[in-house]
Amino acid sequence: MKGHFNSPLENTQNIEVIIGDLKNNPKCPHGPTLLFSRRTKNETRQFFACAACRDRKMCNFFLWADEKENILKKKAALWENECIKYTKGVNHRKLFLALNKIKGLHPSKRIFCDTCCMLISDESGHTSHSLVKNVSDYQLEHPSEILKPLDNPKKEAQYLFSKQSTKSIVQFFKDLKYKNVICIGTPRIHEYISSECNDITSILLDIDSRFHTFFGPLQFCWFNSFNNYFFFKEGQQVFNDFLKSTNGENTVLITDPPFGGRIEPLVRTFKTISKNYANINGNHNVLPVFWIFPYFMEAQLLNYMPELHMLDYKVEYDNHLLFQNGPKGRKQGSPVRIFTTVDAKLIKLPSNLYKFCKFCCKWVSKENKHCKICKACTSKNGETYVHCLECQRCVKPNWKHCNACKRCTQPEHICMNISFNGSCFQCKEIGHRRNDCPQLMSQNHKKRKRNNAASGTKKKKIA
Ligand SMILES: C[S@@+](CC[C@H](N)C(=O)[O-])C[C@H]1O[C@@H](n2cnc3c(N)ncnc32)[C@H](O)[C@@H]1O
Ligand SMILES: [Zn+2]
Ligand SMILES: [Zn+2]
Ligand SMILES: [Zn+2]
Ligand SMILES: [Zn+2]
Ligand SMILES: [Zn+2]
Ligand SMILES: [Zn+2]
Repeated sequence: MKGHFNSPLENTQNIEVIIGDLKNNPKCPHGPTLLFSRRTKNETRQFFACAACRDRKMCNFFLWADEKENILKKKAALWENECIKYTKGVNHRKLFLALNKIKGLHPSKRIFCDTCCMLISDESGHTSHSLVKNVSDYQLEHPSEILKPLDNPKKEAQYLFSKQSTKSIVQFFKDLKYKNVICIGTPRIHEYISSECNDITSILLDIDSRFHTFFGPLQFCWFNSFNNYFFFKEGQQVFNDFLKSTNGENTVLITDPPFGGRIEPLVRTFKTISKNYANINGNHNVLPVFWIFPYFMEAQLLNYMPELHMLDYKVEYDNHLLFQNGPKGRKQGSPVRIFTTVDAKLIKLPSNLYKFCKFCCKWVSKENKHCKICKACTSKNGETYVHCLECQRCVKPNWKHCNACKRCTQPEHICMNISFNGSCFQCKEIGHRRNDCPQLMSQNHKKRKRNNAASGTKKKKIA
C-alpha cells in the first residue's frame, strides 16, 4: 500500500495531520512517525508516516493505523534495525576531537573531504573524493559556507541567509537584549553568533548530520523539528542543560523551516520547548519566537499560531534568486518575512530601507503607506497597497474591483469562479475561501446562538 498518494508532510488537501501524543506512534529512523488522516469520497482512514521526509524514496515508512498491531509485530525488528543503522556511523565525540586536532594545524595542512564529510590532514584514501583544501579558521567556524547546500526540496532544502540578513536578525536580538539563542534549522545565525558575538550563546538544532563535523556536542544537536526528536539521547540532556543555563530569561527561538512542510507539528514542537523552558526554570516565562516564512503563508501560519505577527523586514538568501532584493531578484524584493511573538514596536528595522510609522508606532517598509481608513500600514508583498471602499480594505495595486465577484481581484480572472489559489484554510475543500467556509459559518452560527442565549440569561438576571 505504498506510494498511492503524495507524501503527507506536504500540505496535501485531503490529508490532515493529527496532533496527539507521539509516544505510541511507531518509529522510523527519523523518530516517532506522525499520525495522518486521509479523506476520500468513501472513507477516512488513518496512517503513520515519517515526520521528516516528504519524499517516499528517502524514508518509506508507511503503516495504516488499523493494521498497526498486526504489521508492526512482524516488522518491529526490521525497523528497529533501520533506526540503529541510521545513527551508528556518527560518533560526535570522535568528530569533535578531530575538529580540535585540525584547528591546531596551520590552514595549509587542513583538508575537508566533502565526500566523507570529514576534516583530515592526509589525503591518502580520499584522492578521488571531492576535497576542499586550505581550510581557514573562518570556514571552520562557518561550515554552511563550505558544505554544499542540501537541495532536496522534499527534505531539507537549505536556503541560506545573506550576510546582511544574518547581521540584521542578530542585531534585533542584541537590541532586545537576548543572551541565549536557540537556532532551529538556522545554521547561519548560529555560526554568526558563535564566532562574532561574545556575550550571546547559541545552540543549533538541525536535521543535517554534517554539522557534527564542525560543532561540538554542546553547540549542535541532531534534531527533527517535526516530532521534537533528538537522534541521540544525550542531545535532549544537552538541550535541557542549555535551557537551564538561561535561568528562563533573555532567550529566543529562531527557526526557518522548509516552506512546504506542515505547520501544525512544528507549532507543537515549539510550544513543547517553550513549556520545558518554563518548567526547567520554575517560572511561567514564554519563549519568544522568530519564525521565518513567506508573507503569503501568513494566513496558514496564524491559523495555527495566532500569537505571531508579521514584520515588514525582507529576509534575503544567498542561494535563492527570488529571495533577493536588487536587479536579479523580484522587483518588490524578497517575499520572505519574520513572524514573531515579540511586540513589533520593540523592533527597529534598518533605517536605509525602512521607516517609522508614527500612527502604527512601528517600523515598516518604505513603500508601505499608512491607510487612514484601515488605520494600519497595510502592504504585505513589497508593493504599495491601495484602499478599496467597496471591499473596505487595502488591496494589491494592480487589482481591480469586480462588480460581478463583489471583490477586488486580478484584472484577468474568470468571474464568479474561485480566483483564490488553493483550498479553504479551514476545511481544505476547494471551491471557497476560509471567510466563506460552511464549517466556520455553522460554528459561528452556533457561537452566536450560544452568545445570544448567554446574553439572554444575563439580561434575565439583571432584570
Ligand atoms: C530553509 S533552510 C534554513 C537555513 C537558514 N536560512 C540559515 O541560513 O541559517 C532549512 C534548515 O532546516 C533544516 N531542516 C530541514 N528539515 C528539518 C527537520 N525536519 N528538522 C530540523 N531541521 C530541519 C535544514 O537542514 C536547514 O538547515
Ligand atoms: Zn523517516
Ligand atoms: Zn573522503
Ligand atoms: Zn502605519
Ligand atoms: Zn485601507
Ligand atoms: Zn474592492
Ligand atoms: Zn469577477
